[in-house]
Amino acid sequence: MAYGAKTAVDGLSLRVERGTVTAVLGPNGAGKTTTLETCEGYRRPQAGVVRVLGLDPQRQRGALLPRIGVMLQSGGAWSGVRAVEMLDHVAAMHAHPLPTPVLVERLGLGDCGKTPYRRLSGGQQQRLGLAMALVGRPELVFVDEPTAGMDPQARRTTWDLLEEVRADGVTVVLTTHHMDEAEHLADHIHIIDHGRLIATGTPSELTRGGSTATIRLVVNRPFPESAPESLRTELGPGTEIRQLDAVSMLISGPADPTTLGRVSRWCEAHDVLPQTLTLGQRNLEDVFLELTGRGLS
Ligand SMILES: Nc1ncnc2c1ncn2[C@@H]1O[C@H](COP(=O)(O)OP(=O)(O)OP(=O)(O)O)[C@@H](O)[C@H]1O
Repeated sequence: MAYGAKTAVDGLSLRVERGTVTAVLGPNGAGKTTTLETCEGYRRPQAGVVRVLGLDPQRQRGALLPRIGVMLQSGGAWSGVRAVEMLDHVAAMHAHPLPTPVLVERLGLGDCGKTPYRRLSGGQQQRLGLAMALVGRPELVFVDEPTAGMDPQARRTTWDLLEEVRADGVTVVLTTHHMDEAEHLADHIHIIDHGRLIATGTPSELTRGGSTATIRLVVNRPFPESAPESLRTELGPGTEIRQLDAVSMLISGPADPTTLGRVSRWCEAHDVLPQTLTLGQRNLEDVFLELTGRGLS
């Protein structure tokens, strides 16, 4: 998929199993929304094949639309329409909609049901968008950044709701640049960057480090310039070191009992005081960093 000369999605090949939650994870501008909009039939790919529930989203749009739900990244409602009116309007377009009061209650939209769309907070607009995507009892729902702009409580409610949706047998495809969201919700994760798939697997497949441990080191004052090099020498072969900023580093190396001791000895020798020194399994952020040399957000 290209916008003029700009290639947004390039040779991306991914498959989603029915009844699962799949996350398309990547930083801003990676091509997540473009991928979803292509699957939803809003964009026509210049090359390649797209099938959703076995249908071509362009040629068989009429047959596909009643079977899918779409939550856009933003918008999707008229600015002056009241929240519940909008939901009732969308429900009326479906053959067997969910009762809207149930969704209003579940998504905590009761307090703002009479508020015009443009006056809803970002999080409320997101929740209404999710309700609109679910009200038609879709077999498959596409949700673009479902928790953008939500406070932690609304975020948790949305996660619970998406888990219930999956438990009802609905297939969920979501985009996010929050690795905790992908790790928490997804059965399968596709990590994309610059429009290309760079890793795919279940959360545990992606984060399984084998014999590799990840150490996060944050110190009290900026590292000396030669720090990555001298730490590598201290820790020996098989160690990968990335300096994240002036005072923090991510060290991937053999998961053996001596590694933490050596890092702490190195700090002593270089007169820096560790403020955080933790050893743990790598997370998706580390995976992305290892693959691209950059952070996710
Ligand atoms: N309508 C458009 N015209 C031109 N370029 C576009 C258009 N939409 C997206 N792009 C570009 O295509 C690339 C992919 O954008 P896309 O919105 O798909 O990424 P994304 O991963 O969803 O990002 P975000 O997390 O910020 O929403 C970006 O470089 C973006 O600037």
